[in-house]
Amino acid sequence: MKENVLLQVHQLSKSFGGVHAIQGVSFHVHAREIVAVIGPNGAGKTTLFNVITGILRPTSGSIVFKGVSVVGKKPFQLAQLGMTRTFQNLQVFGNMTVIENVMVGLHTRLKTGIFSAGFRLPRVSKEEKQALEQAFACLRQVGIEHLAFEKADILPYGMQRLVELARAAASNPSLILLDEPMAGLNPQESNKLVEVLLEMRSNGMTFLFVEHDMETVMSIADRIIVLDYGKKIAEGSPEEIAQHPDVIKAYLGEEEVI
Ligand SMILES: Nc1ncnc2c1ncn2[C@@H]1O[C@H](COP(=O)(O)OP(=O)(O)OP(=O)(O)O)[C@@H](O)[C@H]1O
Repeated sequence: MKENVLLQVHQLSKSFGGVHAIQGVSFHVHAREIVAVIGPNGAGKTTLFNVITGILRPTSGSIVFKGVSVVGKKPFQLAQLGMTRTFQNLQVFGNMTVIENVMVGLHTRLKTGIFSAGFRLPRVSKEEKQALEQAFACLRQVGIEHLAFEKADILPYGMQRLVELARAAASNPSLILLDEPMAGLNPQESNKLVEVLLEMRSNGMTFLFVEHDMETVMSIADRIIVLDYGKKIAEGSPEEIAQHPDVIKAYLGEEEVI
């Protein structure tokens, strides 16, 4: 395995009864890459994510993360190893403040419970103080430090996405998987998120993401993996994928529209 390969997926398959949701999919992700997974509805993208992140067990195949076989590991164990994810639907705790949401993501790094002191700020323990500082650093990374003490559910959708991303970053991951990060965002919000993801990458983060928004995929992915009916039908740079005949046929309705 090449030294900077972070994630190696080999011959991965997952069936639900007679439905072969993913079949013999292999690919890798290098450190500091942004890799997109695309494909028509039902192609197997969500299943692939759920298998990689330990929500589903594969029917066969291997997943190696940082040189460790992770098949059968639970999401919290993967988080401890440095792999975390966001979901298609927002997973923000609306009745909590932004900073509290981010501190939830810190639990894999802390020895004690983060809410034990109930945020009695002047008297918080050293570890809790450090946790607060780390949470602020995560908010700073996504540019919403000024919203730390706002209730999450009063924020616009795009800001809530950033809260989610800050929480993912709080577990100090090496790899973040994003499931349709642009879904529901307006163009300004999408642009902001793209900016944040590129900034995080330039600071060393690696991303694997599923996305329907082709403009985003084409603008930020270093490499694109295309699934169709559970199989990988193509892999390459945005330029290669835009011209790939099988992709155009399967994914774009036989017309070059990228
Ligand atoms: N729990 C399940 N039980 C049975 N079949 C499933 C299950 N989850 C997914 N499938 C099937 O597996 C196939 C792949 O579904 P999946 O949701 O992974 O596709 P997708 O590419 O994420 O689609 P979309 O773009 O619509 O989200 C589909 O045929 C789907 O119906």
